[in-house]
Parts: sequence; C-alpha cells; structure tokens
Amino acid sequence: MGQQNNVREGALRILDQIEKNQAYSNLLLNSEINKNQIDRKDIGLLTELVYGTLQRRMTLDYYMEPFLKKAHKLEPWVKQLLRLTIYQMVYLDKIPDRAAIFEAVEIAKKRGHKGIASMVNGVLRSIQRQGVPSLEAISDPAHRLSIRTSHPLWLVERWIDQLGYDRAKEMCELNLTAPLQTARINTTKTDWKACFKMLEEEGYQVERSSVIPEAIRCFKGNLANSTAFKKGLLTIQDESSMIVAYALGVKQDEMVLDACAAPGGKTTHIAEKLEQTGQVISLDLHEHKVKLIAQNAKRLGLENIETKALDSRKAGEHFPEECFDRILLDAPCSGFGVMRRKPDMKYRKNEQDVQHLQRIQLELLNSVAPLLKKGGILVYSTCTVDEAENASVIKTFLNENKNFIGDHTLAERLPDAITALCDEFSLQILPQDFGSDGFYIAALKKT
Ligand SMILES: C[S@@+](CC[C@H](N)C(=O)[O-])C[C@H]1O[C@@H](n2cnc3c(N)ncnc32)[C@H](O)[C@@H]1O
Repeated sequence: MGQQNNVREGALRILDQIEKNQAYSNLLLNSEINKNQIDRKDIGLLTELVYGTLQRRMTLDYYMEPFLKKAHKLEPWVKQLLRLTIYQMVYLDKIPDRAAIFEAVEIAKKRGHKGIASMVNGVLRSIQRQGVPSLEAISDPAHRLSIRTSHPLWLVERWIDQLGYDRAKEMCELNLTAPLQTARINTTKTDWKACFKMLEEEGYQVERSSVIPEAIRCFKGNLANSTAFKKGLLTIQDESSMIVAYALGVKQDEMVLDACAAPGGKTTHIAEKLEQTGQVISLDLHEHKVKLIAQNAKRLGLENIETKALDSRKAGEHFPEECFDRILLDAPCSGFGVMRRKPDMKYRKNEQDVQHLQRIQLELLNSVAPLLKKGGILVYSTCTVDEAENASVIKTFLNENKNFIGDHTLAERLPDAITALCDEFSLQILPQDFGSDGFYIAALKKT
C-alpha cells in the first residue's frame, strides 16, 4: 500500500506541476522516476496515472462537477487528487474503488488536513454510490464530443469545420489511445532481418511496418534500451515522420538544407538515404538543441551532417543563393497531430497560437526559398492537422512566390502504402489513417 501511495503521490506531484505550466509531462515523468527512484514495476502505473488523468481531464471535471458544493473552493492539488482518483475508479478495472478512495484520503490527510480528507472522502464515496453523470445529457454534439474525448470546444469545432464531424470524432477518439513505439533501421549499417534477430534475442517483440520499408513496430520492450539502439542501428521515430525523407527524394552527392532540424530525426534519415555521400546542413535555433543532432549523427555513424545553431530566418546571411539541391522545412507548429504523446498541449494551445505560428512558418519558408537551386525540391512539413498551418501556408507561399510550383511527382517517391493519401503535391495524414502521428507534407519545385 505504501509503495502504491508513493506512485500516486508522484503522479499528483507531476499533475500539479503540469497545471502550473512548469514543464512538459514527459520531462516531469522522467525526472520523477529518477529523483524518487520509482520501482521499475511501478513505472507503468505511474505513466498510466499521469497520462490517463491528463488525457481525460475535461471528462473527469464533468464527472466530479455535480458532487462539488458551490462552497468547495478547491485548492489546485485537491482538484488534481480528485481527478486522479476518479480516473482510477472509472477507467482502471484492476484497481478496486475502495483502494483508490482509501489512498486518496490518506494523501489528503498527509498533504492537507482532516477537513480536506473528509471532503475528498465524501465526494468520492458519493461518486462510488451514485455513479458518474451521463454524457448523453449534453445535447450539442460538438460539446458532447469535446467533453467525452476531453478536447477544448474551440478545437473540436475547428476540426469539425475542417474535416467533418465523423473524421474529427475519429481523431479525437484516437488521441486518447497510447501510440505504439516505432523505429527506423539505419540502412547504412544493417538490414531489418539482422536487426530483428538482435532485438528478438533480447526479448523484444517487433514486427516489420506495413507502411515504411525500413520501419519496425515494437509491441514489447522499450527500444531505447536495446543494444541495437546503442550500437546506432536504430532511430526511434514515428512512421509519419519517416515519410518526409521519401518526399524529399534525395540523390547521392546532393547538398541538402534541413532548416529546423533538432533533434535530428529527419536529418539523420536524409543522411542515411544519401548513403554517406553529399551533405546535410542542419540548423536549429539553440545550441543545446543542435548538440542533440550531432549526438544522434555520431551514434548512427553518419559523417555527412554538419550542424549549426542559427535562426533560419537569417539563413540568407550565411549561405549563398541557390546553393542547395533540396531543402526541408519541418516547421515549428501547434503539434495537433501528436496530442496522444503530449496530452498537456490540448489545454495549452489557443487559436491565437495558430495564427502566430502561421506567420513564423511563412517567414521561414520565404527565408529559405532563395537558397534552393532552380529545379530543386523544397519540402514543407508539420506534425499538425490544422489547415491554417498547412494547406493555407502553402497556398499563400505559392501566391507570393511565382518561381515555385507544386511538385506533382511527389506520389512517385512515396512508399506504396502512402500514395493513396497524396493529393496533387501534398498529403495530410490523420492519426486514424494508419495509427501514426497526424502529419502534413507538401513538395514544391523551384522553376
Ligand atoms: C518540428 S521540430 C523539428 C523536428 C526535427 N525536424 C526532427 O525530425 O527531429 C521544429 C524545430 O524548429 C526549431 N525552430 C523554431 N524556430 C526556428 C527558427 N526560427 N530557426 C531555426 N529553427 C527553429 C525548433 O527549435 C524545433 O527544434
């Protein structure tokens, strides 16, 4: 019981810090595991409690609302404790309600006082007795979808507007599920058969991707701890991200600019596709982020990558015009395509952020465009599903830059399983399409 409480106290600490906007969930989780020496066997429960409670935050608030008296002005940590406990009661079959309630009351006594503990006990026991309120009571479909899948209403309305109700609903539901770990095999060092053998010998359960030839899907074990990873045979990366290097379609000896490159997932993929020839110049804003690219390149044994800390909006001051054969702009974005990995983002972003990002994306595109050789390919990508940051950015860019056209040969470069998603010279992948991240890719050609 004591150890379990430790896990719940840990989860509560993390949720509290996220609420105060102190850091992202994945970073806090790692630091909690290391600092408080969370037992290996409890890491799964801690992760489930933090991500589950965060993912379902709005639903949990809806569930608790009728049980709170107006007079209950909850301290933030008490609200988190109630969310955490209701999450266990509603969504985790393995934990008996009485155990979850008992431990919540113990934490309330320890962190607060008897009065708080008795209120927590009262609210939770009432929920146990009466059950949570029905979501069917919400008559407006968008509002019901928002509460049921815990996405802010503005976002749900935006997605319904852009994608239609059914696709928006599918995406909201998929965002509540845990992603599968996938990785890319370093084809300059190994092939999937040899890599599989190594992984299976260490107890990993892996399968070859049906979408990307050099990708594997992992069902058991964390690939970051594998010998194959340490030896530089693997890069952990989502399958959607892997499509970008295909879209760029590099050929041996080419000069490639990756303008927003850290931590280097796509840079290293491009460098692998260049088969140790040519060069990838990888830029990112901050020195500490650029170091991550260099570290990854070193681990993978790739020598055709050069890194530089630079604001790519100033790239024109550092590189001559028309010096690159291909340019990738994997732009900073709202990240709406990766919400299942970073559930805290759902509640942090707002519509103004989208407008602001759109301006930066266009600035970046306009800054790197002169550096591309005539006939060269510029790929623009984001891990978002929002039209304003995707098709609309490209449309504006093409209107303002008549020396660029959509590259209609994009589909020919993509893996077969992807081509059906390709529309003229771009593709919008939704998480429900094949279980990977939501992603947008457009290929443009300089004339
Ligand atoms: C989507 S991430 C890139 C992910 C990377 N391409 C990969 O595959 O690993 C966007 C990156 O853009 C960087 N960034 C944002 N504004 C930038 C700017 N003005 N110049 C250069 N990099 C920028 C961010 O630091 C962030 O690392």
